[in-house]
Amino acid sequence: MGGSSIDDEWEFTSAANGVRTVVLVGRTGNGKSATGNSILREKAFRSMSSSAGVTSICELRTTVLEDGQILNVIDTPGLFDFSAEPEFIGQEIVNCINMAKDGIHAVLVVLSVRSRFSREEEAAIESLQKLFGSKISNYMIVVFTGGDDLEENDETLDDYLGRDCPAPLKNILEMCGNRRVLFDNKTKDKSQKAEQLQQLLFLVNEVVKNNGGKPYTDALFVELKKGAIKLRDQTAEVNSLEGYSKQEISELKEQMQKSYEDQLKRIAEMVESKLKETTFRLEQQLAEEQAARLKAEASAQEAQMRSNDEIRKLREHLERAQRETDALKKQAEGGKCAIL
Ligand SMILES: Nc1nc2c(ncn2[C@@H]2O[C@H](COP(=O)(O)OP(=O)(O)OP(=O)(O)O)[C@@H](O)[C@H]2O)c(=O)[nH]1
Repeated sequence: MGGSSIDDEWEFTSAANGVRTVVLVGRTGNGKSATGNSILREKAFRSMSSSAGVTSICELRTTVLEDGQILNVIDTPGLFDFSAEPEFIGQEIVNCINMAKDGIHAVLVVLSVRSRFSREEEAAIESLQKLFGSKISNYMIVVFTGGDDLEENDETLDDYLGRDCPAPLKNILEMCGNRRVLFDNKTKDKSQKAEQLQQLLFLVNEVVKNNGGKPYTDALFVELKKGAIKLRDQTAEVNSLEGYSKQEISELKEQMQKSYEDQLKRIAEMVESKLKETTFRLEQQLAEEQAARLKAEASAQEAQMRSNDEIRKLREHLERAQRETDALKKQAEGGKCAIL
């Protein structure tokens, strides 16, 4: 390694082999796997309609694009769905980072025009930022799935966003430089398939350019990379040892592997505790917002009941007044008859 730092090595690997890595994130069922398949131009990830998550672990597939660019696509389970266990998520985030050995060139945040952008979804993106730092937004591209649904209603993505864009979604789009693309993962039209993929790859290129070709990395990546490099170097050293029995060499290798796995476990625990902290705060926030909403609903209901009550009283009052007027009229008519 000489005097080179981990960062140098990263830049070297990325620039030297030209491989790019994109990661699909988003709520379960938003169409991450289907979008991954559209990018890979084959059914590599399992994608289907199910209320429970279909993708249970991070998976990586590689494709060679038309221009010869090698692209790694990582599909993830709903890493920031609040229903998942932090232990599992911590482990999967470490797996995902470990798969993206040379860093992440773009994070594809998959949303669906077929379901409303929820508060939970907003919180999930907040939690992604809290875990990876705000600079992750420089790598984010929003992919809206369900292009066919919009087409059916003769709508464009701009129409959809203009008509139905909640403020938090606007903020997210702004935060990631308005990089967004619409995908129809159901289309059989070859030119539509090619065009939407071109649009996405154009945005990925933009992200790479804006970030000076440097993939996203942070302390977690550095730690993992260090561990992997150490294991690789130690393995090479052990392989070149002389005068040791096969048994001794295999024991040494086992020890090294174990210490690498321990390191992975430690990092997973670190992610898990950071995530628990973030999730706890976000859950508290969501619970407070929910309580405030319920309170507002209850007072609106109370006000409605009060006004119903007042209307009823007013109606009774008017009816009573009408009855009294009628009785007076009758009396007056009776009096008139008597006089006549
Ligand atoms: N109509 C339509 N359906 C889509 C589109 N993209 C995905 N779907 C459907 O949405 C459902 C969920 O898609 P997935 O790709 O499995 O979603 P996911 O986000 O990977 O979900 P998990 O793997 O469970 O985390 C499937 O039935 C897909 O066929 C799209 O562009 N249009």
